[in-house]
Amino acid sequence: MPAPNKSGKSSTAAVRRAPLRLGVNIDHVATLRNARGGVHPDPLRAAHLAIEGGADGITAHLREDRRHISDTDITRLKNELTRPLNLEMAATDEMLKIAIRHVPNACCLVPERREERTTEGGLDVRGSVKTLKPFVAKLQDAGIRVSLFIEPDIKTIEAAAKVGADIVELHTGRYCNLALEHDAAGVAREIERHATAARAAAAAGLEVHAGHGLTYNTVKPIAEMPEIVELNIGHFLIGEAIFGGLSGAVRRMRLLMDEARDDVLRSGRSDR
Ligand SMILES: CC(=O)[C@@H](O)[C@H](O)COP(=O)(O)O
Ligand SMILES: NCC(=O)COP(=O)(O)O
Repeated sequence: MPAPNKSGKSSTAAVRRAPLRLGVNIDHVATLRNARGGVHPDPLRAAHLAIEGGADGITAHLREDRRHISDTDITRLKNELTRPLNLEMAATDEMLKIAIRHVPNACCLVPERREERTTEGGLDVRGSVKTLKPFVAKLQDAGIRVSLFIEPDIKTIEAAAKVGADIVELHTGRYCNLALEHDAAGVAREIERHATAARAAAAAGLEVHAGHGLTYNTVKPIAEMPEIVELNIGHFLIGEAIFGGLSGAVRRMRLLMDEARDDVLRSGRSDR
């Protein structure tokens, strides 16, 4: 008897569907909280609501400038979450100490510049192999899985494997920006670039995630890529939560991801 899927209906697809987890990034709940310097809205309450809506994990980015998520948020998330915590951070000694203190399920190393509005590009893995390799090993020695947030680029994937990362997270920002500009040719090019990179990363033995800028309108082509096992989505969901609640927004995103996967199964593309 096929296992029931999220909607409770039995589905053959639910049995054969390649797993696709949803990590909800709660950074911008903290952005709103920090606007008044108080305690409301509480990122931890948002995390619980996201999990109630179907999130498989929570992502939080502890930035060097603490513009949103704080050290206390990380402590509370680690102590109280009922799902894995994915700590996004820069590859610095300060963040290494914090990560080893908390031992999140995973750390995702991201590039950071204080002047940036949000993460602009992927980590320069190729130019940092010598420093990243021992940094990655120290996190792994502490029992933390290590993800590298990268552009969907073959040479960067090769470098990620060289430094011993467990996971690569493909930066979907350029794809999402092109979709916002209704640049159909650019979108098609980016989808192909991500699909090629996902296949190469999986072939290199890396776990493949993707994220940044994903919305209801852009998630499907990425979710259809069977090598991708986790999507990290935040800003859009927190925005949607303002209008209809966070659990509902997460539930809808989860449904779109499952539908995308089922479409792939129905078309037979899942074993490409
Ligand atoms: C790495 C990434 O794409 C996001 O998870 C990151 O957190 C973006 O930074 P802000 O959340 O500060 O926009
Ligand atoms: N790593 C991507 C992430 O966690 C969420 O990015 P966004 O959806 O907030 O742009």
